[in-house]
Amino acid sequence: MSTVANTCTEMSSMPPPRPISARLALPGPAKLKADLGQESGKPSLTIDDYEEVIDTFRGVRIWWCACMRFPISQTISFYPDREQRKFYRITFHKRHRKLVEGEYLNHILREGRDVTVRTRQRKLFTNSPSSNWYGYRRSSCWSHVAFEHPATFDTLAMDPKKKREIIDDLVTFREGKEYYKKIGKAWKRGYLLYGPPGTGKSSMIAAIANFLEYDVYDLELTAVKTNTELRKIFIETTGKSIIVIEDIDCSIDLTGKHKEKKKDDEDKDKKLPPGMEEKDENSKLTLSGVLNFIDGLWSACGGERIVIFTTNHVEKLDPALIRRGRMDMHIEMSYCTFEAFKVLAKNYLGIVEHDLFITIRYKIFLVK
Ligand SMILES: Nc1ncnc2c1ncn2[C@@H]1O[C@H](COP(=O)(O)OP(=O)(O)OP(=O)(O)O)[C@@H](O)[C@H]1O
Repeated sequence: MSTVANTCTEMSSMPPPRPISARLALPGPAKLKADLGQESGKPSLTIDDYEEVIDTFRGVRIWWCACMRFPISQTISFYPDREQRKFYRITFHKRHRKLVEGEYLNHILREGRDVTVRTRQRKLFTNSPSSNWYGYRRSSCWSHVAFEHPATFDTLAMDPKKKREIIDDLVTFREGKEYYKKIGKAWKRGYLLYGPPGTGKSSMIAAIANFLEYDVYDLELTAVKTNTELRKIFIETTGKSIIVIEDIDCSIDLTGKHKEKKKDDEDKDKKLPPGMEEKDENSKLTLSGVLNFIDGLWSACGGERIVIFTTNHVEKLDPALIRRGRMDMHIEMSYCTFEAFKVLAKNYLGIVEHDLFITIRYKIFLVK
């Protein structure tokens, strides 16, 4: 090792190296630490303090060591842990400096972020009424529980062609960072799920969340009183998330009626002193507030957001709310087809083929 350790770099803010893969080697009987990430059931392995592992990148060997530094202090602290400075020391041959400082460190940061996403416990958030936002412990407008819905695209009963289209669309979205940047649009996509009650809209949302490994923010619009509150709620969401408004037609008057309502408001605004109109608009929740929430400036903060509306009555919604570009894909969740029936038979009964399928196909689904 002494012949190789010509260059030494210390990094205090690096993520831990990737979990042990085939390319990482432990010299001698090095110790690893297995942790359950915060609120996560998935264990992750890290190197123990002062232990060493060797990584190989493009044929170059890199030694990693987890180190700790204590500040020289004359005072006695109640919180000694907070004053320790943990960092990773990496060692490599100096002729590889350019490769390590450029490509390798970027690769480690990228992989570190991916591992964090893969191993974290995903969450289901719900918004609390604004009256609860500021207690004696200043709290967020969202509270959460672990998201553990078992639905996947495999268990979702729907026309396989339609299912494929949705999956392809999600994959294109997930890999579209550069594309959205190029065209100058926020990295987000809207889906409208509509159809009769009990046809799988909530199951579809869970399947999308599980497929993309995103968190879910279940936005209860009836608990939001004003456009300003909606903005605050939205700003507190994170990237890689799905923001869901279920039964949007029941949540707020966002139907075609808003035009009459708007006219009433215009009449009312006429009576307001100059400068007060905007204030008045922000003191209630309006269709334009929701439209701003979907495609306003703040929708660009952070990346990768999906907005999903569900409704049983698509015809009641204002066309402005669901026009393409806002709700990019309109997905009808309708009554069971024969293909969807086969998925349910497989899920519930484990039956893939059966003699009765022909009769069922003919008598129930009226397909010859
Ligand atoms: N297409 C489907 N694929 C798989 N399961 C389904 C499907 N449709 C309904 N189900 C099952 O029926 C139940 C109700 O489905 P779900 O809650 O997803 O429907 P929904 O359209 O969201 O209903 P609502 O409009 O009443 O909220 C769930 O237990 C779900 O597993």
